[in-house]
Amino acid sequence: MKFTKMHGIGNDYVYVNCFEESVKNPAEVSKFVSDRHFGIGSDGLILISPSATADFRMNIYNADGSQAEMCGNGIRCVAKYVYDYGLTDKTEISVETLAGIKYLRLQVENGKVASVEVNMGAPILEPKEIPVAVEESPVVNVPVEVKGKIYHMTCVSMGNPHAIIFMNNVKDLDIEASGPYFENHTVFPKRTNTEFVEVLDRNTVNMRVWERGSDETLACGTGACATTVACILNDKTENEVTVHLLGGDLKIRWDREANQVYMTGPATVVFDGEITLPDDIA
Ligand SMILES: N[C@@H](CCC[C@H](N)C(=O)O)C(=O)O
Repeated sequence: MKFTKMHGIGNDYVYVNCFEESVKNPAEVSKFVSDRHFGIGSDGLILISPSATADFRMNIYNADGSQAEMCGNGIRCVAKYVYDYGLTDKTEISVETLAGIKYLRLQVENGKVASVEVNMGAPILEPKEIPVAVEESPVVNVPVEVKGKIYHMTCVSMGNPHAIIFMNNVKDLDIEASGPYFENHTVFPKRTNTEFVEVLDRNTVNMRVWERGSDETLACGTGACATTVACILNDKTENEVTVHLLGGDLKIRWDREANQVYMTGPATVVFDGEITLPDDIA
């Protein structure tokens, strides 16, 4: 299987061009390639395919093989892939995802995509649609008990579920001690991604993320968007926020009038490769 390893501020995936390759068992292939000791090493697998309704289609699988609806860092890398590898010469493209069609603007420097602005669509705040099993709607600053401790969560879906927890210092957070318990809490019927957020000022936050299906990652694009929406709903920031993540920065803007969230950030190719898959998953 030919592949390209790419990352968006350290959130790394193995990308497969399904115009040329076919991946019969993506869940198992994702688990295999994501392994950082016995595989290629990644936060998951992303397939780029033809679409009947948009320019391209993207399917994302987490490192544990589960399929997610959407990936913010991944979709910027898809844009870079299709432009830099000659699948399109357009600088405005649409990409079909399980969270709907997303519209992207590519910023090209010296013939290659340097950064991408993505219209991530409208945030979903209805608890049943996120989904989160609480009565309050929207789910803003709602108490939840995790491992005997009460946290206050704000829940937002960007097509995939996010729970945002505000705290004073994310650098020293022992994320492994609470992340898996949020992820698998019974209040989240489809599990959740959890963002731990420290507000620095009205336009800047620090964020760490425990991702559903991939543990702690260096960045999460949908998570940065959900975090910005949560900051605004809690009146902690203005509508434009720079989100500092372990792997770099994303610029997020919630256009309240149009109710659309925009994300801007880089996309990077690490290397191209070819791997022989074990017979039982090939
Ligand atoms: N890292 C991604 C999100 C990937 C999917 C997520 N783990 C989920 O299961 O919803 C991003 O950049 O958005």
